[in-house]
Amino acid sequence: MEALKADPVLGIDGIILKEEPEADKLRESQTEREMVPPAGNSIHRSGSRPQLDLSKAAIQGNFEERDPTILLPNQSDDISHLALDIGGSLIKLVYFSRREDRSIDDKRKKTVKERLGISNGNRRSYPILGGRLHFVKFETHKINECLEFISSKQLHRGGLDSHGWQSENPANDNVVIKATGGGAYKFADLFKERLGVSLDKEDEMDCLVAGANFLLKAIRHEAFTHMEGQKEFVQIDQIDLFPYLLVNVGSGVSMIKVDGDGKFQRVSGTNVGGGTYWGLGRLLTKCKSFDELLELSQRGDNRTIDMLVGDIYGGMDYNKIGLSASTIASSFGKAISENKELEDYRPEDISLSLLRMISYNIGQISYLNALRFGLKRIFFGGFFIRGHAYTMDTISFAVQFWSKGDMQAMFLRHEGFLGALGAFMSYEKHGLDDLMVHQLVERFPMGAPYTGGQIHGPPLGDLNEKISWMEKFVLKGTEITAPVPMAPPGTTGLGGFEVPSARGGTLRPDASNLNVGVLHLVPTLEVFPLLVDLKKYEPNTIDLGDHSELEYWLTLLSEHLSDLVDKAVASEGGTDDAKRRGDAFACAFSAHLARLMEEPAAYGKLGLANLLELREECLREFQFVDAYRTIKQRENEASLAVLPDLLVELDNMSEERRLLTLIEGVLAANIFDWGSRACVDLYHKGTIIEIYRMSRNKMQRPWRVDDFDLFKKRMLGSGDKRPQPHKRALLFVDNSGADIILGMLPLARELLRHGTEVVLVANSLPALNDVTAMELPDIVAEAAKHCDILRRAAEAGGLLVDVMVNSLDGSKDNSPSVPLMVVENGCGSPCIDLRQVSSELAAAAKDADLIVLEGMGRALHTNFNARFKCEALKLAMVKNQRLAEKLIKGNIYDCVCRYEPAS
Ligand SMILES: Nc1ncnc2c1ncn2[C@@H]1O[C@H](COP(=O)(O)OP(=O)(O)O)[C@@H](O)[C@H]1O
Ligand SMILES: CC(C)(COP(=O)(O)O)[C@@H](O)C(=O)NCCC(=O)O
Ligand SMILES: [Mn+2]
Repeated sequence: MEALKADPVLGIDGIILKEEPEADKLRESQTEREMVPPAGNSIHRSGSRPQLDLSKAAIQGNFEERDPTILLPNQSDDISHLALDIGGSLIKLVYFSRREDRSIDDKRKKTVKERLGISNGNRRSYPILGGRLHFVKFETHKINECLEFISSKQLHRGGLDSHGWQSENPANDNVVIKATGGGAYKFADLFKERLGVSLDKEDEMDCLVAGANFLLKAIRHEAFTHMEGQKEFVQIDQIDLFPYLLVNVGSGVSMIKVDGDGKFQRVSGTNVGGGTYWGLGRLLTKCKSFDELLELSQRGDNRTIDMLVGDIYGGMDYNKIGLSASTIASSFGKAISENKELEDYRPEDISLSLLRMISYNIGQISYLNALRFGLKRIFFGGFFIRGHAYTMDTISFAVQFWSKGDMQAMFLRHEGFLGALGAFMSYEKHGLDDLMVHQLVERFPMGAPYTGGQIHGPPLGDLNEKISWMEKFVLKGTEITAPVPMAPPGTTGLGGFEVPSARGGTLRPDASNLNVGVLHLVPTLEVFPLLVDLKKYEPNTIDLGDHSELEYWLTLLSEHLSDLVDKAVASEGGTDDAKRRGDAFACAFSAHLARLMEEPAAYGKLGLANLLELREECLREFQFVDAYRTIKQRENEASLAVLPDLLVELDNMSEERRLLTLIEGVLAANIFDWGSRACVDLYHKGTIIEIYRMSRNKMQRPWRVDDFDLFKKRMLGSGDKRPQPHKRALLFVDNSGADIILGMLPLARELLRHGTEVVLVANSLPALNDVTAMELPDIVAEAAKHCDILRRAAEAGGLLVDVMVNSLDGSKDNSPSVPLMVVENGCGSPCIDLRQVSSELAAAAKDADLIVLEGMGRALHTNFNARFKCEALKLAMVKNQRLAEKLIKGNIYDCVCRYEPAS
């Protein structure tokens, strides 16, 4: 790229990327046109109860609308709604919290909506569904804890009235709460007395089925198999869901044949269930808790107490009927022939023997019932399962053994919450059952690795309390602050009847809750309509199921952490508050990493995109709004300063040469990536100019993946024939600074010049140094000051509504331009899962015939293998050696230019 070698673009010499702790200064210099909203760096310390603040309430939008949205600008607390399942052993709570949408006045949005023809007409405005579903449980005999929890969170204040959700209303003493399970009858008076609420009883079976159907339809990877220590998530095809057998293993066991929504029959059950294991186990072992009993089983040897085939047959197999010597012939049978008392048996052995007895029995009866009705699939729920590997393996083995492999046992991540969820669904008009998979996002909050997302006692009302919790955890030294070495994947030897399989390590306290996060309901999310085959779409390129791969990425993220904390703290002015939050963030994120190192599938199917998003979510949880804000700003300024010279150079080139230079420019500028360890090391060693030079030098073609000639042919044609320009291009942009300003904007400009409408697709929320949709209009406005093409297109796209720009080239050309627009993608991550994008992006995609995915996160980690209905250009510099070797058999700083015609 000679033109750029000794030219004004390189005049950026001297701008050093090494950061100095001058965040305060920079913050002060932020102008009114600040590109990011101010950080919430003051910690709200009020311990007050949630209150509905109606002051300054205003109707948003059209007053004539039947159900206009009412904005409550001063309402910050959650409004919650609750449903209960009060069982013989445990009380399960599902509650919904809704934060009022404090939408920001985004001038870009209105025009884009008009342009793209997005109206609110097709979106229901009532009831407003956006919010979060939380899952919590308590032991039934500790019902007081449960009542306190409800009361401290004021969950009983939000019920349902005849018009749908009723807002929190302390004066309303006639709140009705949906409840199922026997306790809904037994404890009705207690709830009335203590909380002043009436329990509206829902049928238990109805609820179990409604809960299971909802989960299986709406949650991706809700179901999984568990065989010989291996968990495998199963994507159930909705049209192929029914019929199935639902086995709910609570205190007792219910077996329900499910044929459809609300169509079911309880076909069997057994009184030998979770209550039997816990009750009998407690008597026999003197254990104080269920978990203690389960943990004992992990160190047990049931041969000391169970009568095996070999015990009867003098150590021989009973081959004729296919039973080996180690098969259990009679659970606890050995106890009859030995002259021993209870004290003579190890509690560990008793617990294991009991667990195997009950699990096999349930597996076998389930199989028989599935056989009765010709059902192939059996889903097991209920808290007896407790996400416990050995219990699941045992049940799975029984089903497989008796059915000779014909049937499969499956388990549910929300195992014990089916009834409570069903009760919640029985509220009318909340619209939960209309929700689709892509409208649900599961997140694991800070407490998840420590307490299973469950913190009893006073709720964590504000950030300060959250931080205090983190500090307490650290003080107690209960958790690891860096990932621990990983145990090899569970192996189970022979499995099944002969040798107990996956026993697991130490049981984490209440691990059953660890696997359930908070479900965010986001009705505005949609599937990206240009995906060829949604069923085959897998956003993640790298399979983290591979043990060494997972270890590599978890370790890398852990090593990045201290650097990130420094940035985050500096971005908030380096105050003591910020430092405290930074430490808490580091603890929380490390704990997540450690947890995932121990149990990779703890949070569902794990991909690299999830890990990178988890980091951003964790930052946001501790109110780090934009950790890279100062860096982004500095790089934007530096890049904008050299843009005019770059544009002049580009304009002096032939069309063919320019196209190549533009693509090279995108690839080279993608090096400015603060998420890559190698790049950050680089920035500490040099200036932009040196890095640019190095990057440019690497640009020699052929690139490691190089479809440029194909793309050029599509753009410019061959011979005299000029191809039809693209109608609309979606440019998924990546980083701030050079990446967007010297890379993607000039490419956008070229497309505009060809007569192609351009939509810049950017993050909704900050992630690393990625540019956000909110920041783009200002960047484009700055760039437009130097370029007529951009100016006219940005005006046409509604991006320059209040910016006056004089015609730069003096041309009187006022002919209408194709528009340049900006849409948000719906994410706050360096990667993008195209199954869940903003409705704005989905609308913009409808007329697009070219998409350009830029950067490692969006074009390599995710979507590298994605197939699109339109043409796709995937551009990225690989800034990680391992990925380069694995993905493109190349080296760090190699480039990818993959062009794919419409599939
Ligand atoms: N922390 C716990 N305390 C008591 N029992 C537990 C716990 N975790 C799991 N269990 C098991 O779960 C069973 C209860 O399961 P659940 O689905 O809640 O049924 P129920 O509605 O009958 O209470 C208990 O009998 C016990 O076997
Ligand atoms: C987070 C990123 C995907 C961002 O890359 P980008 O999309 O900005 O090109 C990338 O920096 C990354 O994979 N980083 C982790 C690997 C490493 O430090 O090498
Ligand atoms: Mn990026």
